[in-house]
Amino acid sequence: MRTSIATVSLSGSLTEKLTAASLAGFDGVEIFENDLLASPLTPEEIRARCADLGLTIDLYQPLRDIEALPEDEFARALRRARHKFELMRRLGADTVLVCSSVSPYAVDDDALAAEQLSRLAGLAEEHGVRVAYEALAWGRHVSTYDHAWRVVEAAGHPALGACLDSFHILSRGSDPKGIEDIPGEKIFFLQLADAPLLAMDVLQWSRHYRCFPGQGGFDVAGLLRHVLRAGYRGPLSLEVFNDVFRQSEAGPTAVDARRSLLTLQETVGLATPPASAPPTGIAFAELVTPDAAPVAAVLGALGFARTARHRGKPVDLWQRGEARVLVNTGPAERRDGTRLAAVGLESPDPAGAARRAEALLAPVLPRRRARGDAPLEAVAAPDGTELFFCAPQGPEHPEGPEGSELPGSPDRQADWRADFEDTGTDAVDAVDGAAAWRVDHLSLAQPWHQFDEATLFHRGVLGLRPQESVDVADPYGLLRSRAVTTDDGAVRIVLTVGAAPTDDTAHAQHIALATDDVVGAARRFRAAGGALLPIPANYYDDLAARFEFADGELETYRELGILYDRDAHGTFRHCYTHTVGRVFFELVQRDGGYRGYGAANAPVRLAAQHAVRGFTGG
Ligand SMILES: O=C(O)c1ccc(O)c(O)c1
Ligand SMILES: [Mg+2]
Repeated sequence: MRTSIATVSLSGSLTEKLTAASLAGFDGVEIFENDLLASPLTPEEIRARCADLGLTIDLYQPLRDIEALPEDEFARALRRARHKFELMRRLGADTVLVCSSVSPYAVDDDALAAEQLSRLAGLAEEHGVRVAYEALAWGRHVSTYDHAWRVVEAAGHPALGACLDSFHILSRGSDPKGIEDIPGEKIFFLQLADAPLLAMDVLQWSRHYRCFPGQGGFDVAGLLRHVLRAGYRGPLSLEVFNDVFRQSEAGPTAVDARRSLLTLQETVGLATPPASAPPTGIAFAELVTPDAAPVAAVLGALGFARTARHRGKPVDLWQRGEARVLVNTGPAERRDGTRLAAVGLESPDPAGAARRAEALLAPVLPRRRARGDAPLEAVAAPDGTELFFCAPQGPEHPEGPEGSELPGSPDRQADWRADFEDTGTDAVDAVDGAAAWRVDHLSLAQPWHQFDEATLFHRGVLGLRPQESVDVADPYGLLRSRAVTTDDGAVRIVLTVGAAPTDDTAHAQHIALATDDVVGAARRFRAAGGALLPIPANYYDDLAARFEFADGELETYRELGILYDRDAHGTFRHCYTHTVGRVFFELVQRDGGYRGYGAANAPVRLAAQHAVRGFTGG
């Protein structure tokens, strides 16, 4: 089916919006009247621009306050409409949206509304235009889709049909099943939008908080299924009023929008991007840094060993158990401070995962391998983090996947470890018997305007499942955080965002390392010269009030700065290193199937990081 986007969903001038929509691969646009009024282009020029960009103008919108009016008011409305129909002829647009009246003059009289809409449709027909009537959720007398349809049906005019908008339908709690009672050819247009589930005035909710399907809490796919069953075959069009998107660059927003629509189309069986199983583990986290020494010092104190070096590039592999950190001092990266730049995701099908990502509009990255090396598939996440799809490593695949010794074998493709040469230093797991180390989770700070986009990306492209979004108080702001995970917890990525573009805390990233002995690990880290984030005594007084501990347990936590949490499944103990550049490490111990990330402790941790020099990122 054709895809379309309302210009109101994108920022910028009309031409910027059209260009962004075209580049993202949309087939058409809804032109929002204000965008046209503010454009220096004539309607003919807009029409030509759209044609050049391969876009049809699927809808002109909106006409307002037309129906159920006293006759003199209606005559004025018709006069306005005639102007707009002439404009639409110049634009080459054949469908106009009329939203249900909010006029104080409108009367509660469906027969009058039907009669006037029928007259409007007659005038439209003379201009080759069709009228799509939409119930605004806050319409004065018509506020539900089924009511709007009754009026359209009563009018009985061939140039009058219904426009369905998922926001208005789902925000009112209407049952979308009734859509199937509308003949498909009388559904003239379909607008799709999602929204977070908020208890607020529906007009404010609609005008400020809509988001792309899959980013909010509505069952947009369920609604779409009803619309398809009704026989609708027109465009799938996104109409999203959103304060954040208004301030973001149109290009990336349009890509986010198309990805949303592709994912939605896949859900309802209208599109079949290449399928791929979710990742099965974290192969590595890669830090880029201008100076390896401070990173090496922390990793060394954490008990990591530098086990291998890249054959062609200044990249070291540090390893402890199943936790692998690459430290890259490549010249291209020298300008930035230390940051978490790439993640290796173990995938049962690396090439398939990359093809799916590409089909869902993730930028494919230039291959970074030296000549002669097998290619490694990589794409960029919305925040620029490079995601590598890697064949599983580990005890059961010591040399990479089967067949990896055959040169040029496709199975060798994603064997990233083959590019590394052993240093002769073994990982130190055996030394203290703590081989259970692995990456528990990665925390990736998102640009403040890309939070919903990032969630959708990780869900749609990688097949990770978004968990509840949590708000965390920071002394100088508010962080929002949302984990995206595999069901078994083998991959956990925590997406965080600050409240504002200037929020410093939003820039910190961290690698959380799971161990089965956090107390021992913390002690050894400290003995090796590492500094652990000190936590205020008040925190431990509160812990004592909330939980019962064995003798001396709390004192140990207090001494080491270990934080504690408990959920219905188990317990969580965690502590933090100082920060290098933008990156710090967390040591965590999950027991009994604890599912969270210690969110209850995050405000204390953030305040402590602010309070102690050297613990905040720079
Ligand atoms: O908020 C509005 O006014 C408005 C206008 C046109 C629409 O299609 C809509 O859903 C809302
Ligand atoms: Mg609408």
